[in-house]
Amino acid sequence: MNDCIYLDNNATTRIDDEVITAMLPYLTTYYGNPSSMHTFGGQVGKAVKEAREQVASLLGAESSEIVFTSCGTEGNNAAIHAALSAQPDRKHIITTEVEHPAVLNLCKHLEKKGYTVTYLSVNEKGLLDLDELEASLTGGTALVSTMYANNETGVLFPVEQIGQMVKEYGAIYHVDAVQAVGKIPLNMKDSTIDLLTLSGHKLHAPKGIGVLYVRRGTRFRPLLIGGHQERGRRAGTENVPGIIALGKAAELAKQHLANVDREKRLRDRLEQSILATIPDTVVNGHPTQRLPNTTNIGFKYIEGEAILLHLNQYGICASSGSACTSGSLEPSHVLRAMGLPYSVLHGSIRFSLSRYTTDAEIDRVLEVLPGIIEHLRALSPFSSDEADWLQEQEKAVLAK
Ligand SMILES: Cc1ncc(COP(=O)(O)O)c(C=O)c1O
Ligand code: FES
Repeated sequence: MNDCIYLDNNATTRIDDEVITAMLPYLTTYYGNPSSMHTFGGQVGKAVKEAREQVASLLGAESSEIVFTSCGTEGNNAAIHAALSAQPDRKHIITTEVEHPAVLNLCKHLEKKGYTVTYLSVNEKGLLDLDELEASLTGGTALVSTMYANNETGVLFPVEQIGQMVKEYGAIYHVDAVQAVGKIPLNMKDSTIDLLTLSGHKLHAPKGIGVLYVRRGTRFRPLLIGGHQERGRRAGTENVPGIIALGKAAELAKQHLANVDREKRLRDRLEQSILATIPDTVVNGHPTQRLPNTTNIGFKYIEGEAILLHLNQYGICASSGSACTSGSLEPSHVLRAMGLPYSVLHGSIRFSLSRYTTDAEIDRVLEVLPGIIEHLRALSPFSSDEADWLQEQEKAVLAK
């Protein structure tokens, strides 16, 4: 299955060959501990320093602001923990209804521990209402945590505008940028963001490595307490091969940002052809305030899972919802928060492209997809009338 058409890059990405070449010696020859006094370890420490600079350069940050972690989930947990324990008198958190479970479920857990959490709503395009944010901020707000780009729809939040509002209340601003890094340019130098999370496996590095950016001067308490690694901000012997890999991946991502238009053109062609050739299809999320590689399309009156299984038979990988919640058969919390109708909620598919995606691959999807949808609609018990009826039923249940 190595020759599959991989359009699930928001779930994870292929490791770049150059990244593998860069990391391999650190799994074999250079196995020293970067903290060791001897030259053998010291040379590894030097490579880690270079990787830190590569990541800093992609973010427009200083290398001292880069803390290596094990993944995006750890980065989000560490950021939220850091912000809350540095301000024990503030017990209020603001986040959004469409965050990744790594933030949402942690916030739900914190509610049980005595914190108050505001979950900001989104409109049908997946956008926030900044007036709602303004009305929610108080002097007791410790932290605002929002994503940069949504993993399911690609919708971008106006992080700098949000950050400015957050600063007025003296709160800490954390951004989950796991889906944004490498896809859109970031510059932390002129930013209002205090803490920012990224994950290596979303930008062609391996799984098990991530970064938490910590703005210089930000109040911070580590989540993992132990040794002095990462300047005391994340204890534990470093995942050296992962760090070297992420450094290389960051360097390549920076180069790639100049060519991201190619990916966007392919995404737009896929999206527009689907809308033009398959009836009853809609794009979920804002049409332009969006990542260049992502499209989330609703195929009304059929099940997303059924479409995915059929695509899979042609070796085409896409997804519905996020990989973390698939298998639950619950419709996506993101699309639900957008208030999409029942018929769209259950029949939505995410295609996410990468720099490896080719024109021929998009052609192939466009060749097989109309037939799949026609076939499934012929089998579907939901005529549009019945789907509307179901939606009314669902509303009635929710209202109870
Ligand atoms: C927006 C977002 N945040 C966090 C994560 C979690 O990252 P990781 O898989 O590295 O823990 C993901 C990955 O799916 C994501 O899309
Ligand atoms: S039953 Fe398939 S998504 Fe709802």
